[in-house]
Amino acid sequence: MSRKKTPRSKGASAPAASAPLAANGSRPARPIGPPPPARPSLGGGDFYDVAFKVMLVGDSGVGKTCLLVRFKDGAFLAGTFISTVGIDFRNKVLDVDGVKVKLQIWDTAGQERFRSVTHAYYRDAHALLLLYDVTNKASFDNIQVSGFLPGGGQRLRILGTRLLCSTVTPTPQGVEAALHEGPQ
Ligand SMILES: Nc1nc2c(ncn2[C@@H]2O[C@H](COP(=O)(O)OP(=O)(O)OP(=O)(O)O)[C@@H](O)[C@H]2O)c(=O)[nH]1
Repeated sequence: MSRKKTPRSKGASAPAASAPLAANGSRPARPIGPPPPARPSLGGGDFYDVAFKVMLVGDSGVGKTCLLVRFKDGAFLAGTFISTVGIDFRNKVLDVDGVKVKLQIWDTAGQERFRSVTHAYYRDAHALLLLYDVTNKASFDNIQVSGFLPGGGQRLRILGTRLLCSTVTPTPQGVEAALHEGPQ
């Protein structure tokens, strides 16, 4: 298990009140125009303008670690399945319309015995990606959307993995219906 400190002053949510006071005591007006030059993080050496914390959640074996490694490094972890112990994260900086967006993506262990540990990390997340394996109905049934809404206002997205292993390709409408009725 590893946890590193997020440099709060680098994030999008840095409060305006932290801006330095001018000589007359007033706060400087917010500059208008293109975003300021990217700022370095204290930890990872990445440069970014805004930062978001994203959690990958789902049953053990649905493919959370594979999705993260694929997104971060472009590689697929085939072969031996090594279950995540506790929680870990990786950073990736994307260029979105000229703005450097840093995603801090947390890979949680899907095994039940780590549930209490991983839940503690949800609170300050901006988004939760709830993964299920389209070839494993139980992994869908185990998604507990209501359990992730403690009033934190996080974005929730449900993602199906192993689409190429399925004989049925889920459609957005199908997923919507399944959310109410459960997958067929
Ligand atoms: N065919 C196929 N196999 C996949 C896919 N995604 C993951 N796998 C395999 O499924 C197994 C589990 O993947 P992981 O990414 O480690 O699963 P996880 O959700 O992180 O599991 P925990 O760490 O226990 O929570 C590995 O053997 C992967 O190679 C996929 O999209 N297609």
